[in-house]
Amino acid sequence: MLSAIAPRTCCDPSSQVLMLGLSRIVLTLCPRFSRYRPWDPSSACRRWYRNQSRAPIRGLVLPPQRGASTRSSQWAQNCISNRNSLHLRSWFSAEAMEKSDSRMEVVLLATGSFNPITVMHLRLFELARDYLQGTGKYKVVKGIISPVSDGYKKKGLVEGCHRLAMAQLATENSDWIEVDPWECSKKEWTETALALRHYQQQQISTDNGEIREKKSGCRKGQKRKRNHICQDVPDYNCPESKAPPQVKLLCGADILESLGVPNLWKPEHVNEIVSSFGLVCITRMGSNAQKFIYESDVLWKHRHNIHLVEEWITNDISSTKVRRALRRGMSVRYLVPDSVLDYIKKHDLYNEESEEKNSGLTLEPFLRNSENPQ
Ligand SMILES: Nc1ncnc2c1ncn2[C@@H]1O[C@H](COP(=O)(O)OP(=O)(O)OP(=O)(O)O)[C@@H](O)[C@H]1O
Ligand SMILES: NC(=O)c1ccc[n+]([C@@H]2O[C@H](COP(=O)(O)O)[C@@H](O)[C@H]2O)c1
Repeated sequence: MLSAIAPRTCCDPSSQVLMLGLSRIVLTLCPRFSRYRPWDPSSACRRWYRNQSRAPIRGLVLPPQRGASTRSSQWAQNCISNRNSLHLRSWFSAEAMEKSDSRMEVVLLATGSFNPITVMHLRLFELARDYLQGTGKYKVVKGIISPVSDGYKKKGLVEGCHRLAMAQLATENSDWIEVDPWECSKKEWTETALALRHYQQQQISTDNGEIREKKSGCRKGQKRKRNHICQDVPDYNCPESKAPPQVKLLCGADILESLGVPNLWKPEHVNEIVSSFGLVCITRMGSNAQKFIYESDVLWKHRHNIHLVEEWITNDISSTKVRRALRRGMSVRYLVPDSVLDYIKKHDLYNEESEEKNSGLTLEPFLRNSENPQ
C-alpha cells in the first residue's frame, strides 16, 4: 500500500511529511510488513528530500548521490517526470487500473486456407472475443489471421499472395485483427503447433522489448523469470511485469473434429495445442464439438482449456460454397467484403481451372505423417 502511494505523493512536500510519518508508524507497529515491501519508502523519501533541498531550483533533482541506491534515485527521477500529475487522482489513473487488471491477455490465432476469406471468418474473431471477455477472466488484445502456405496442397487453393491480399483487404476496418504472412510466405507447409509456437514466441519477444523500454520500475539486476514459452512466470516484484499474452488457436468445430482424423495431426501436437495453448472453437453446422471432446481422452483431459462458443446466429458460409457460387456466376455479395469481391473479379481468381489446382495430390499433412508414422 505504502509503496503504491509513496512514489506519487512524496514529491509534494506536505505529503512527504505525511508519508514519512505514516511509513514510520506502519513499519514500527507492523515489522512484518518489512518482509514484503519492495523498498523502504521512508529512507527513499528522506534521500529524495535531502537532494531536493540541496537543489538550487525547485523541482530539479540532483544526479544520484554516490552510494545512493539506484532504485531510490530512479524513483526520485520518476517523481520529477511525473510532477505535474501527482496527488490522489493519479492513484486512480487508467494506467494504475490497467496494472491491476488481473485478466489474462489473449491473442487469437486463426489458421486456415482463407480461399477466399469470408465474413464468417471475421465473425469468428468477434464471437470469440465476446465470449472470452464475457467470462471476466480474459482480455483479448489481438487477432491474427495466418493463411496457410501453398505447400498445404489443398484442392482449389489459389496462390498465397492472393489469399493474403484478400485477408488484408477484409481486415482493413478492424482495429484488432491483423493478417500475418509468416505461414503463407513459406514454400513448405507449417504444422499448426509450430505456427502457435512461432506466434507465442513473437508475443514474448515483443513483450520483453516493451518491458525493457519501461524498465524504470525494476531493481537493477532484477531478472524476469521465464521458464517456458507458455508458462511464463511474471516477476511480481517488478511493477511493470505482466505475463505476455497467451496465444490461443481459434477455429471452427470442423477443425476440432479433424483432430481425430488418422494421420492428419500428430498426437503430440494435439496434446500441445490443448495443453499449452488452448482452443477457442466456434460451433458449426454439422459438427458436434461437445460430443467430440467427450469421446477424446486428451481433449477431455484438457477441456478446461477448450472454449466452446455457441454461434446463435447460425450461418454456414464456407469458402467452398463461395467458390462454387463464383464458378457458377452467382452473386456472393455480402458473403465476402466488397473489397474482397472486387479483388476476386479483378484477378479472376475462382473458375473451373483454379478449382483443379492440386487435384489428385495428397494433402501435405497426410503425406508428412504417413512418411513418418507415429
Ligand atoms: N461458418 C463457419 N462457422 C464456424 N467456423 C468456420 C466457418 N467458416 C470457417 N470457419 C473456420 O475458419 C477457419 C478457417 O477456415 P477455412 O479457411 O478452412 O474456411 P472454410 O470456409 O472452412 O473453407 P473450406 O470451405 O474450403 O473448407 C477454420 O477454423 C474453420 O473451421
Ligand atoms: N497437423 C496439422 O498441424 C494440421 C493438419 C490439418 C490442418 N491443419 C491446419 O488447419 C487449417 C485447415 O484449413 P482448411 O480447413 O482450409 O483445410 C490450415 O491452417 C492447416 O495448416 C493443421
